[in-house]
Amino acid sequence: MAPRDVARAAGMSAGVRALAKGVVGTVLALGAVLLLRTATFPGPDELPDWGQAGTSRIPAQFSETERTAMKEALKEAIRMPTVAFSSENINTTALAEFGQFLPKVFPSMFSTSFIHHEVVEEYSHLFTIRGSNPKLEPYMLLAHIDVVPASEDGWEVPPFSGLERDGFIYGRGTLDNKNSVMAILQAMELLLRRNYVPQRSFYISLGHDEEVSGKHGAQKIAALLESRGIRLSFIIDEGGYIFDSFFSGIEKPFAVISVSEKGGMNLMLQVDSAPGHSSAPPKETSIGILAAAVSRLEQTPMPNMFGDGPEKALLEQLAGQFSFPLNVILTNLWIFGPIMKRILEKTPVSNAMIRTTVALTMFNAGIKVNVIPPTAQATVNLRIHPAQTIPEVLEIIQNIVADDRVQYQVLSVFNPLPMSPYDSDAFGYQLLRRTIKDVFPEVTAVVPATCIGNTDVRHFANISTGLYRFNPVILQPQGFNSFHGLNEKISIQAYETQVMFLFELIQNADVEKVPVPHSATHDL
Ligand SMILES: CCCCCCCC/C=C\CCCCCCCC(=O)N[C@@H](CCCCN)C(=O)O
Ligand SMILES: [Zn+2]
Ligand SMILES: [Zn+2]
Repeated sequence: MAPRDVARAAGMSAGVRALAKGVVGTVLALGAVLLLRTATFPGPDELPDWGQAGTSRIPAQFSETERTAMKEALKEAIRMPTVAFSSENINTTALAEFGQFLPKVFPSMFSTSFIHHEVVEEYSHLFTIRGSNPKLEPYMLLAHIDVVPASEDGWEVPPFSGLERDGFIYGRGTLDNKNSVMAILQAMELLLRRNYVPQRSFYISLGHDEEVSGKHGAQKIAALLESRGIRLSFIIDEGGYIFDSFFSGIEKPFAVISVSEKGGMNLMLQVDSAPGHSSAPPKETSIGILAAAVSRLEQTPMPNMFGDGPEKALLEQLAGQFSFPLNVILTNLWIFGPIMKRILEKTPVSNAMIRTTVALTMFNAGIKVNVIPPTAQATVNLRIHPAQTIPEVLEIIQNIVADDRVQYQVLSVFNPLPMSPYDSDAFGYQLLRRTIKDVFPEVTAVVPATCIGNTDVRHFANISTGLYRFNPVILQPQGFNSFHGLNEKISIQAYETQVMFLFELIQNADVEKVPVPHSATHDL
């Protein structure tokens, strides 16, 4: 997926407003005769306090020396170019160096009696942290060490320099995802140095090939845990963020926890035809036939599945953040659902949330300028909406192409992920929600979503039903554009906040049940 598309969603507000103007007359007219619900949600103060689990809480206060050390450690991590180009081509030298670096910066993680460290498939790392209360089901914090490639072109500083400038650390991996790798270990290291012993056991899993498949890292770790009969209460990975200034109708930042994830398919389409002299071309060549076929795919959107995923809950729970008339529209999707369904199609990110997407990503054909091409091949990358199945999608594709001369080959495929619970009993979701409230008081809504990209947590579906994707980082459109793009950077303050969030979350997990208000699925 192209994360930068999210930034384009900023333009959605204009489209939404234009369409909203069109419906406002209808709203007012209908409002006279219908009793429309308006958004009323509990404020942050209405959330009950944490119950303390019998131990004293360690305050998230870090000394100047610790703060300097944590930012220097992140810079050093960025300087190791742990680039994954493909499953077969990963910078294993940098990954090995990274493995040697970890015990140097996080010595307590490697010398504490209740922590066990394992290297999986040479470059991935699994830490088992044994809690004092075996009755509490363990959980996992997940991140990945590998990064996507970055050339120096267009960067303000070299992408693997880890340079600090104007309060930011620059470099590939500062947001995706060495910030999480380092913040998780950093938070636990700081807790250990304060003699913390968790009550709830947990795992820290650091994969080394997420950007190319996760099959050697996360997938192997998941298989290892499954073979040991381990079940996890919940797992937290990347893939949800705190969005700020993305929509002009919403002034305050809101947190998105992805509770599901689209499936994926790489499908190759091929047309073969007889080669020959280009001076006497046939009416159609393999290139022309295939180009027409993929053009039909591009022009014919897959069905709009709005209402069958968490998108509806997302909008309903965001309603209170908008002003009139959007707040009324979003609170009354029972009547305005069909209009929203169309509005959401207007921008790439919201469109990706409501349907299976088809991206034409590769096209290969032709062998010489004056030879009729014997073969044309195109590869399309599909992201499958959780309400659809792989066979359904394949059938729709074939019906759209509607040409027997086109052959299909599924190069790789996986199902959409099931929806993880986000009700008041969902421990992992409520733990995140509560910790967001504690650490980001400016965030007034926490909403569920489908992750439109793929993450390593999908490999763990056999050992947990609570798969959540959330990074405690506030992203503005420019920051989102830098994922896999130019000038990826994190402010030192944002990184410290991420460490603080994990420091709090690990301690918050030491309860049997997270206290939640009645309207637990609504905003804070
Ligand atoms: C009305 C407000 C709506 C805001 C909703 C935003 C929803 C945001 C959901 C997800 C954010 C995107 C997070 C993307 C993480 C993607 C990580 C990634 O790039 N993964 C790769 C994995 C490649 C593995 C090899 N096949 C990918 O997806 O391509
Ligand atoms: Zn990532
Ligand atoms: Zn990535």
